[in-house]
Amino acid sequence: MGDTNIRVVCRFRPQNKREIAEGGFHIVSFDDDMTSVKCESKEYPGTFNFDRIFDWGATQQDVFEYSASSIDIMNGYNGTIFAYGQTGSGKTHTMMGDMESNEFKGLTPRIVEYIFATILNSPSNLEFTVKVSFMEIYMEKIRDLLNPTNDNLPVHEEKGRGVYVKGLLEVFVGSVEEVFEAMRRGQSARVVAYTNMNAESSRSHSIFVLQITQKNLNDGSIKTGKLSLVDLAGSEKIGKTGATGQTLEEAKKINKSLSALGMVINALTDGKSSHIPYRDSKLTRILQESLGGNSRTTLIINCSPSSFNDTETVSTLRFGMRAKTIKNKAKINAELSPSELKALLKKAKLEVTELEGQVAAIEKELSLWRAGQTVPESEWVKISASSTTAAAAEAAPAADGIAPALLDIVASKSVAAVPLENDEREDFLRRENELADQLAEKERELEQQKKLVESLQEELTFVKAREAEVTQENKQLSANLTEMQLQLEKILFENKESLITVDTLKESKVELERELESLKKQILELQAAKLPEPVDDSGEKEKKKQEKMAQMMAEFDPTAVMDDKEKQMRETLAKLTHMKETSQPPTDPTEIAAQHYELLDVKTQLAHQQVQMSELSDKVSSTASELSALRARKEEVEAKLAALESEYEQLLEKTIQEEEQHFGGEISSVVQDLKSKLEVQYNAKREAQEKEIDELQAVATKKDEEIARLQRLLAEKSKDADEFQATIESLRKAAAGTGAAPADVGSSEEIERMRKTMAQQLIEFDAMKKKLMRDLQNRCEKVVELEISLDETREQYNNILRNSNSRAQQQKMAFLERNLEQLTNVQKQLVEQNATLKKDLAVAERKLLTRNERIQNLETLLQDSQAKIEMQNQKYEAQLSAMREKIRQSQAQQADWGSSWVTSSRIAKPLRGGGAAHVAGEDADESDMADPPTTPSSKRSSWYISLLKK
Ligand SMILES: Nc1ncnc2c1ncn2[C@@H]1O[C@H](COP(=O)(O)OP(=O)(O)OP(=O)(O)O)[C@@H](O)[C@H]1O
Repeated sequence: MGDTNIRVVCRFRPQNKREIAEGGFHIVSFDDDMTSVKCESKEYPGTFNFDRIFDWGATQQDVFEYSASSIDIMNGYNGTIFAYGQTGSGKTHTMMGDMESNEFKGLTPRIVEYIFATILNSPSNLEFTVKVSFMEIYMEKIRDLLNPTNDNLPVHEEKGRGVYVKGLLEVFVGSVEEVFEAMRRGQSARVVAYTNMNAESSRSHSIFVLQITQKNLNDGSIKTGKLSLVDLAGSEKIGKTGATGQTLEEAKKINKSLSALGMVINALTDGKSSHIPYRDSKLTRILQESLGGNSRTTLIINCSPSSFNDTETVSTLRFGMRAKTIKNKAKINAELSPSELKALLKKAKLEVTELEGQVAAIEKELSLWRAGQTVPESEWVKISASSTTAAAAEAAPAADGIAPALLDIVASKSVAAVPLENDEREDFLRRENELADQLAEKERELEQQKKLVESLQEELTFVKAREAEVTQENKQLSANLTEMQLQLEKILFENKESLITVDTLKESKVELERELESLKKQILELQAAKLPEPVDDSGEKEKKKQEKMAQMMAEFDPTAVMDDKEKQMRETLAKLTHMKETSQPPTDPTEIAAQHYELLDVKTQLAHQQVQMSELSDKVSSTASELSALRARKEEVEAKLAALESEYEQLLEKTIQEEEQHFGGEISSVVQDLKSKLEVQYNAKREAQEKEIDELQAVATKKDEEIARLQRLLAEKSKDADEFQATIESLRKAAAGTGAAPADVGSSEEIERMRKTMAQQLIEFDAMKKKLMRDLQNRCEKVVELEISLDETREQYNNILRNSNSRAQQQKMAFLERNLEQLTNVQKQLVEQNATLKKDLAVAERKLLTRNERIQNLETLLQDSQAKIEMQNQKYEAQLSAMREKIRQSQAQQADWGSSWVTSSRIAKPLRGGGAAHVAGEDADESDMADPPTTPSSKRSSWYISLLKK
């Protein structure tokens, strides 16, 4: 087994849109056999040689065919394919591509298909077991992409097993489709973050591992090959990605892995380094075997042909050039069959015998040297060290199980100064593994704590934000509430004040009313006290009355008129009597008839007059009754006047006394008030009396008019009587003219009757006249009495005024008036204030009601908003708990999925070569063996696919 250089393949992709947009152009050109590329970079122009170059026109199949040709895992060789290059240079396109597309699927799917096809075409005595694992190194942490909950797996190294990732899920697969499904799962779990360079730029290193164990059923030998397909993170400088913040941190760690890779490559290729720094990063540690170890390795460097990325392209090309010189020592990983082991044993025994002989010769030579003798150089014992080392090295993996890395170290000249014993190495590795476990455990815990802290911080931020919002709202509401409370308090305070003022006013009003009442009483007492002494002037009064009566009766003397009329009537009656005695009744029947008719007329007129007289008599009697009523009323008025005067006097007296006692002060105003009221009362009463007197005068005038009318009636009656007399006279003359006495007895009887009637009427008239006169006299008397009474009243009033006008009284009155005026003003002011306050109170009460309503509304609003806030809080809490529940469920699902995957992946699925599939515990069916490669695997994988698709 000789050393083989790493195969380096260079692939250029076409210019992308951005490069074209930026005015990029091709800076690379190739030689004809596509092994040399000339780069026209501004800064580092040069030519780079590789095993093979693929330009942008190369297909996926082209790349696969060349790259896969070195892969020989079916024969127990380890293989590694790296894809290196800047972001967006086509690493993923090359390694994975579009798995669903026949044309664009990348290396990995094509290799998988190739492997399964090879298995199916292998001899039937070979049984294959295929298992895959998929991991990602991100931020120097290994995450299992097939079981993403394992996100910080430790790297272990053991004697006989070499370097491996502890706890990484290895899934047994039985078909291409199963591998593809695992790849899809792993791809979806990769950490992808955005950068400016590429929208889907991957900043993690992904390693897909296919491990094939081949068992020869004939001799029992086993070969194990492991193929690692590595898609490295972008190799560009940090600045170019535009990564900042956390991504800057990421870039540093990614660069650490890539730097370590570069350092390892440098150490492997410079020929000077005694130490290869595999342990500097997880990536180099895992890929230790692939770089300078037991692996056939292909490095595919992906580049952009554009001038836009010339620096990165040159850097990548240089990397590839350096890596090209790495030498690997690939060997078959085989477990020897018993016969091979026997042969090896025999060989080893021979070597041991040979070595024992050598040791004996050396010891013999040594004893001679120690004894002071010399041994010629030609007799020195020859040590065949190379054969021993080679034999030991060849047997080591199988027989001794020494780790290749350790062998490297042992082989290294500088380290060889203190070689470790096997036990020490084992102990060292064991301790290292333990520490790695502990470290991983601690890191996992740390990660969990970080996540917890992050989630708690998120929650805290959310809660803080919410709290800030709520606090703000609360502040606002509190401010509103405080303002409203202040307003309410202010209103209540104003209301209380108003109520107090109203109460005070009510009290003062009651007090004033009480005082007014007492003052009224005092006035009444004063008036009673000041009632003037009745003056006994009845004689004078009577005399005055008589005079007035005489004057009045003289003005219209009805008796004179009546007397004249009576006289006339009597004369007429006498004439009639005389005519009866002296003259004869008319003899002429016509005359008699005429006289008869005249007499009838006279009789009628007399009857009429009688009626009128009776009417007059009735009117006089009614007038008399009215007069008596007037008199009664007058007396009543007089009584009232007297009472008032008395009241006034009492009040005046009392007021003066009190004024004298309490000169000035409050009582003066009360007195003033009293005086004012008294004066008002007095004026009112006086006006009422004057009105009554005016009414009485009007009644008297009316009566005078009636009397005048009666007089006119009497005059008319008198005139009628004159006419009647004239008629009688004419009758008498007519009788005298004829010279003959009325002969008719009937006529004389008639005349006699007329005479008697007239006499009778005269008597009645006389009586009536007397009666009328009496009535008239009475009426006049009453009128006179009324006039006198009026005069007296006037006199009394004048007396009062005079009394009031006396100097002392005037002073007191002036004082009282002033006080009264002040009192009035004060009272007016109080009344006005009271009215204003009442209005204000009404307004304030209305305002209070309004504000109470407003406060109630605001309180309702506040309650509503609080309820809303509570509801929102509940909503947020519900959302939060729902989110937590979802996270918990997804975690549980992931855990379940992982655990189910773990469980199912533990089941090995051996595949038999020659197209025959063999399921453990089952005999292979003949028909299955004839099936095309995909069919049986599809059948076998149905349970697995359904599991994955769950
Ligand atoms: N040879 C090619 N032919 C055609 N298109 C290509 C080729 N190589 C890459 N691309 C396209 O370029 C884009 C970037 O490629 P890809 O994602 O493989 O880059 P990358 O190096 O893996 O980037 P990253 O480091 O971010 O993962 C993709 O859209 C891909 O289809």
